[in-house]
Amino acid sequence: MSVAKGLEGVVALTSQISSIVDGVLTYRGINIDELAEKASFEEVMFLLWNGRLPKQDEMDQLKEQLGSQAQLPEGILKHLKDYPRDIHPMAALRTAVSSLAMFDPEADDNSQEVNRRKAISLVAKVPTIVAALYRLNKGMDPVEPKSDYGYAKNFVYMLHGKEPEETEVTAIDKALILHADHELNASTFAARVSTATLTDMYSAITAAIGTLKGPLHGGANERVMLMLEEIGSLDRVEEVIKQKLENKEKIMGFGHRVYKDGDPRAKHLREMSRQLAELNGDQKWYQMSVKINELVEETKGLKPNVDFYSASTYHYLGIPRNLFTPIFAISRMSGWTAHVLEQYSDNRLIRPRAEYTGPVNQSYIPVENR
Ligand SMILES: CC(=O)SCCNC(=O)CCNC(=O)[C@H](O)C(C)(C)COP(=O)(O)OP(=O)(O)OC[C@H]1O[C@@H](n2cnc3c(N)ncnc32)[C@H](O)[C@@H]1OP(=O)(O)O
Ligand SMILES: O=C([O-])CC(=O)C(=O)O
Repeated sequence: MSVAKGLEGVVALTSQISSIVDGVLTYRGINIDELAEKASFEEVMFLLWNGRLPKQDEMDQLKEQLGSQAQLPEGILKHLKDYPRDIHPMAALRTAVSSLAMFDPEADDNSQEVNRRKAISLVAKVPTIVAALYRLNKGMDPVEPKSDYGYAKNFVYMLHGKEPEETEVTAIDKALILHADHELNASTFAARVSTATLTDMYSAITAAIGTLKGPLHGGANERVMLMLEEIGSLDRVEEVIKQKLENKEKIMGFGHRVYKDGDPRAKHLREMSRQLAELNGDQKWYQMSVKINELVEETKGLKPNVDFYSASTYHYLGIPRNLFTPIFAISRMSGWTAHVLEQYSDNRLIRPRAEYTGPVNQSYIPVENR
């Protein structure tokens, strides 16, 4: 047996959802550069689930379903209120999504029809959960979703409890599009491994959320902001980054298993960060990010991934650091659920092998002789 550590280069399954070929990312064959400029996140979720863009009546129906299903069951709201206030929102989100299964009488029905309903319900509810957790942790009451607001607008509204600015909504919508799916990333793989046992969608999504939380994956965006805050000013960037590299520390938001010539999503987030810096009259976080980018690229040849400029972008939007990864989860819920549906539609148990490297020919020793 030969081992590809971290499954590098291993093609584990076929998928028709998203592809990365020669550094170009597409959702259902459409370049994300085009989707980021022209589409709405609702169109993208329909595209991921159905393999084509929605017609106007399908869009209207999806928006209506998202609006009407954004409300949380009373029991979930009660759970959220009972969680300890100092736990990370990703831990709380993982637990809340797992709990949703207990409020769905069809949780274990794995038919395509019911799973499609669950996918819409999960995507509709996750922003309500994240916004409620944020407000409860700040000692404020959760804000009810508005059924006539678009998806991104509703999220921003539920976070701050006031009519959002158009720029905030546009920026969040674009960030959601850019994070929606990414071939066989670690959290999507976790969801598919889980699904392949024919367990329920809630179990698969719970596994995915727990996997996204890690700092080598979605959790990196929060660590990027932490690093920016630690550095604190433009004139300290060089000293701190050089020191980190000398200590062989990883610089969060750089490198990628698949992209070696750069992540195509990063340029969009960099431009969003630049525009928001200008709009806010506060260049500090953008300029620090650009300087880090130049240094890491020059010294290590590493390019920023999707997590790097999303940190300063979200910061300029007034979003606290510990919500960065939950926002990633809100977006990726569309991709995860699409992959769960695809896995069920042509399933085989995912069960690779391990090469055993432990001791052999050992005997049992009675406890008194050990
Ligand atoms: C949404 C996402 O999940 S995007 C990724 C988010 N994660 C991060 O930003 C965390 C920082 N980046 C990393 O840890 C890695 O680049 C990963 C996890 C993304 C990819 O990991 P792998 O493909 O396993 O690459 P690996 O960690 O083996 O790195 C290869 C070499 O580049 C170096 N390297 C990779 N990323 C970085 C980094 N961010 N900073 C410094 N050095 C790095 C490694 O130290 C290693 O060097 P070596 O060969 O001298 O030991
Ligand atoms: O694909 C990966 O390994 C990680 C990533 O960029 C993502 O999930 O968006």
